[in-house]
Amino acid sequence: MPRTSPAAAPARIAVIGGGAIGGYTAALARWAGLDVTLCVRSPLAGLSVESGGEVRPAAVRIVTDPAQVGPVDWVLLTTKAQDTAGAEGWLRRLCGRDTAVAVLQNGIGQEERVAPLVPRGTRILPTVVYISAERTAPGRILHHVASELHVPEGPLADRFAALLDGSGLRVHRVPDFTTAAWRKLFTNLAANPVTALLQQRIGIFADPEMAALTRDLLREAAVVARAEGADIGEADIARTLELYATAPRDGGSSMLYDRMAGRPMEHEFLTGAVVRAGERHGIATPLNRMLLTLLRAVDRELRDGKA
Ligand SMILES: NC(=O)C1=CN([C@@H]2O[C@H](COP(=O)(O)OP(=O)(O)OC[C@H]3O[C@@H](n4cnc5c(N)ncnc54)[C@H](OP(=O)(O)O)[C@@H]3O)[C@@H](O)[C@H]2O)C=CC1
Ligand SMILES: CC(C)(CO)C(=O)C(=O)O
Repeated sequence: MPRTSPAAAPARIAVIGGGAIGGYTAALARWAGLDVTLCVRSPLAGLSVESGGEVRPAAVRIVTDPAQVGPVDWVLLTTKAQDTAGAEGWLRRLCGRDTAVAVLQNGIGQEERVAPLVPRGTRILPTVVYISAERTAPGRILHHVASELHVPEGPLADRFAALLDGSGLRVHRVPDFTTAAWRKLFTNLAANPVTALLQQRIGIFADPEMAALTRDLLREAAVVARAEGADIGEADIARTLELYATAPRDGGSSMLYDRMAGRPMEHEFLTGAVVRAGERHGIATPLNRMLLTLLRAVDRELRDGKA
């Protein structure tokens, strides 16, 4: 009689953070048949995702205490950058000898932020996120558009792509990750500060004056990006303007959602990263610096519970 081998156990994934990106990626991974644990800070009764007008629940395991978890195959870290260190308790429990950690955060320096928080030798995959999603209530995610992740090419990227194959999350392996990370940062440098400061949605970029301001902001940042080794030029600026012009008008930005919910914002890791890199290279960034000053003022109020 032929012997049938038992089906391989699904890969074990832990997603840290049950917000927009964590909730969306956890749901897609679960629907693709992976064993998903969602590690959250604030308790959640469940997880569901609305996309294209359809709401679908995702049966993930939800845990609130690092003591409830052990080593997994993959960790997807999806906290805001300013909350990275706060996730150390989870990372220490979830990382075993063979665990890899994908850091799904905007900005640059994802790997450097996480390296001190995981056991020495843990493989870290910095991940650029092209997804627009919004947490509309605890455990309720509204997917606006796009489902792409960009990672530096290599064996770890191959494993990540194989893990998510068939999930609907498309993994692009890129040869020049520095450029990929700055290219994504460019999409955030106007959208996130402007929507958060004005408390308006992406449709605001249809205004030609707003498009002109975006161009000036990005030209300033492009000088810094090139000094940092990124291959960024006018084509990237045009691409960003095109992205804003074609994005769903009622979409927002992760920084707008934080402001609306009274949460601390991620400005130091986006606009702040450009201003600080500019300082290191002796490059003036007056427009980005002005936005940073305004964002810091709003963030102070948010932290005091007033904005
Ligand atoms: N939303 C978007 O469209 C996009 C976001 N990004 C980037 O992705 C990253 C995640 O953003 P987003 O999902 O929007 O952010 P959210 O604020 O929606 O989600 C972040 C989640 O992390 C949780 N968290 C924070 N600290 C911990 C901790 N110690 N343990 C467990 N959970 C924790 C928060 O918990 P709590 O519920 O308690 O606040 C929150 O649920 C950011 O870097 C963002 O810039 C990139 C592309 C698009
Ligand atoms: C604005 C967006 C969706 C990319 O343009 C983003 O990355 C964010 O919301 O932080």
